Amino acid sequence: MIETTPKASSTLQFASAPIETILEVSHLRKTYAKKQALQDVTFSLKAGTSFGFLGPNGAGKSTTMKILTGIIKADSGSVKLFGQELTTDADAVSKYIGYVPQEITLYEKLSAYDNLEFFGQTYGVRGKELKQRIQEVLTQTGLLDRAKDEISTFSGGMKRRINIAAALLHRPKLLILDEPTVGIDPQSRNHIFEMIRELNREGVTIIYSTHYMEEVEVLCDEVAIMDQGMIKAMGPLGELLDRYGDNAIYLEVNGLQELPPLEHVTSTRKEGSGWVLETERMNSVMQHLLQLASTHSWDVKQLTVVRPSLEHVFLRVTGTQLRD
Ligand SMILES: Nc1ncnc2c1ncn2[C@@H]1O[C@H](COP(=O)(O)OP(=O)(O)OP(=O)(O)O)[C@@H](O)[C@H]1O
Repeated sequence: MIETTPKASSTLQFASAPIETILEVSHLRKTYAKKQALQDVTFSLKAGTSFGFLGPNGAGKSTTMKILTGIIKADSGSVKLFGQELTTDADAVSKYIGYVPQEITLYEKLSAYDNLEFFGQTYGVRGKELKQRIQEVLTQTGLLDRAKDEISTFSGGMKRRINIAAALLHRPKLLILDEPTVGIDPQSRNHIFEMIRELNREGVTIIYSTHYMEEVEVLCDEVAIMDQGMIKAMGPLGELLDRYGDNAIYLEVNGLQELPPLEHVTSTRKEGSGWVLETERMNSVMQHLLQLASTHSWDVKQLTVVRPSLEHVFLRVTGTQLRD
């Protein structure tokens, strides 16, 4: 769905004229040599959203993000950021974006502080302001006490946190993170989650790419499911669960070897010591099960409604499991 945006102006004004829709992506296509990475990518984002880009390896997430940040160009289609066409106003727009690429890009032989000083300058932050921002982002990442240490002495997770810090120095309005937790320790991962939540609470719009469902579930309020260079489904997490999640019942009965035939149950599978029954007619199946339990004096251990999961949604939408 494309939403209307305020008229583009040469100066971007956030305080006086809040822009509701900050990103409009229309019909992006991209082919590398013979490989079509993006077939047709269209979506829009409102300010303040925490947006999850969920898809398996090779789905086209990084390609989309690199186009949004102006690193590569699409073959066709358009990107409007903060009301400006990316192709004509890349410099004006890039000031408002922080990008954390998939690969860690830091100078191993420089200290954390010196790395941040270097990246801050490339973003146009200088002097006193830069010094202050370095202190602030190091505090946000929980690595202030390691400021003077060489990056080569940092763990993968700590390097990632510094990489994120580098993208925050110029106070971006939109932070784009490309699979920032791949291969890092749980402590750094939790720290990164907390940072992202805090930034989002402060009003920073987040685009977060991942192939971990649980990250989307805990971090994002909107999700796009991407596969084979296309967005297959998109919307608020709750809506996707309602639209594509299967309604299911979990039943566990002591001593019951086989289920009797049940009307309106579309599929049945064994799980643990019980069964998961999928149905579109939750109430009538529940009633039927309660009747059976009473008539046959079942020793029911569990009879519960199973909440639809993002995993189900992914399977329904793409026809495949999301695999590593
Ligand atoms: N520079 C390149 N040259 C050729 N093919 C590429 C290049 N970059 C990406 N591709 C291919 O384009 C497709 C989309 O890749 P992309 O990196 O955008 O996917 P992704 O969803 O980010 O996956 P990953 O999690 O592995 O990064 C893949 O088939 C990939 O092999």
